[in-house]
Amino acid sequence: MWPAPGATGPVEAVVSLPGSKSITNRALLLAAIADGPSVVRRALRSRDTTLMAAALTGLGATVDTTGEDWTVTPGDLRGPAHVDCGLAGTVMRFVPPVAALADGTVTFDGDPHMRTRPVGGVLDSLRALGADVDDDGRGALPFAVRGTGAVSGGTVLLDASSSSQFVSALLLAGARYERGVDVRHDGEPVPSLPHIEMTVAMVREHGVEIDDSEPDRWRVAPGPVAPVDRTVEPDLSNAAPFLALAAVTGGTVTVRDWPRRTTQAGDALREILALMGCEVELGGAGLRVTGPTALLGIDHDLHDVGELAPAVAALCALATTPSHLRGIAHIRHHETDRITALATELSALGADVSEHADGLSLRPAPLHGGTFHTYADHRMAHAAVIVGAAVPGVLVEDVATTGKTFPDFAGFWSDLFR
Ligand SMILES: O=C(O)C1=C[C@@H](OP(=O)(O)O)[C@@H](O)[C@H](O)C1
Ligand SMILES: C=C(OP(=O)(O)O)C(=O)O
Repeated sequence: MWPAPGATGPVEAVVSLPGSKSITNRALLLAAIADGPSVVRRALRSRDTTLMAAALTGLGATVDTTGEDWTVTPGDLRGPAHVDCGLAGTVMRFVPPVAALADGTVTFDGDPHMRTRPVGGVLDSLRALGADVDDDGRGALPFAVRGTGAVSGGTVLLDASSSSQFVSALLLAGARYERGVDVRHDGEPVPSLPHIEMTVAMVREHGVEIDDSEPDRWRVAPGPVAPVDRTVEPDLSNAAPFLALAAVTGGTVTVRDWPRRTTQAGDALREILALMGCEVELGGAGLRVTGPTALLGIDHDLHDVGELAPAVAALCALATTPSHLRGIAHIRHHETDRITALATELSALGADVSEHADGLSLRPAPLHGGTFHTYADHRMAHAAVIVGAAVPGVLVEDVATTGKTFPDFAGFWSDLFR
């Protein structure tokens, strides 16, 4: 149990945040299937990215992670190998399409909860594209990809309504398939679309031709993947608790190096915090957020930016007017069932919350201290520390779970209260 630091007044801070998980893991994977060595500057060093580096190393790439700038040198993709997915969706969904290109068997497993997160859309698609995949029929870990050194590729129809990562996974490796890939989605709307836009943009930066001009269809032409030297942007979703600190204390927090243009979902924080009454300014120094005297609730659809839901729900629990967060049924498949987990943990601290199939409603209520369980979910810990900044006596269970996407989060966070 970690006592969340409480703010005694408005917090004033300027922070430089670690790199984006989503960009780092895409960069590493694309580099591993490229034609020559790539550099990933300011790579995020965290559990998810270390697992990605280890997975690609196991498949034959050389990933030098000694400095801040990582270099990736592709090698012949081969098994046998074992991939530990931990609790990283990006490892479990993005690596199998690369494993299908390897010569040999690649087995996959992960943390206990990872065996419940969906991956069937990726596995069935790989089968349709000509790969040999063994699982126990549940569409979940553990499974094995029996690569033969090549994948024929072609057309595939899938339902990606439970995770955008199913689509991203096929687009990242698709250029290396003999016929490329033509991916079509059929089902409820795909969540987290900015993450697919990030995939498309990064694949193009590697010189691959990709057509996303039709809704719910993505066509990747077969061809070589060029090496790239890129700098990773700060993780804008992980900026949520820091900007929230300004929002709940009436202080001012600046996040340096906030990109002017980005595909990161976290950029939506600018709009969300403004709707909650914050002053939000993107300038040369970065993104500067000043909290209001009375934080406002919001009625908002988070379908595109579901990974922000835990931090936003914590803010809504502290707001002075009611909130309704909608469009996020898919976050029940994240690191934990985040809708139920947020309803349970915020209620335990006195919040007035109702759970819906696809979201949460929150009404103003006085909060009190207590234990906030985190379910091995980094973003539940972020929700906990946001509440703890404003409410005395919040104890965060397993704050180290933040290491999934942020090195020494607890130390970094505590420093803001000195
Ligand atoms: O592709 C990615 O890097 C991600 C896609 C999203 O997943 P879902 O589509 O499963 O929400 C997001 O929530 C996750 O944190 C990262
Ligand atoms: C959903 C998330 O992660 P993952 O990449 O494991 O899906 C997240 O970071 O909020």
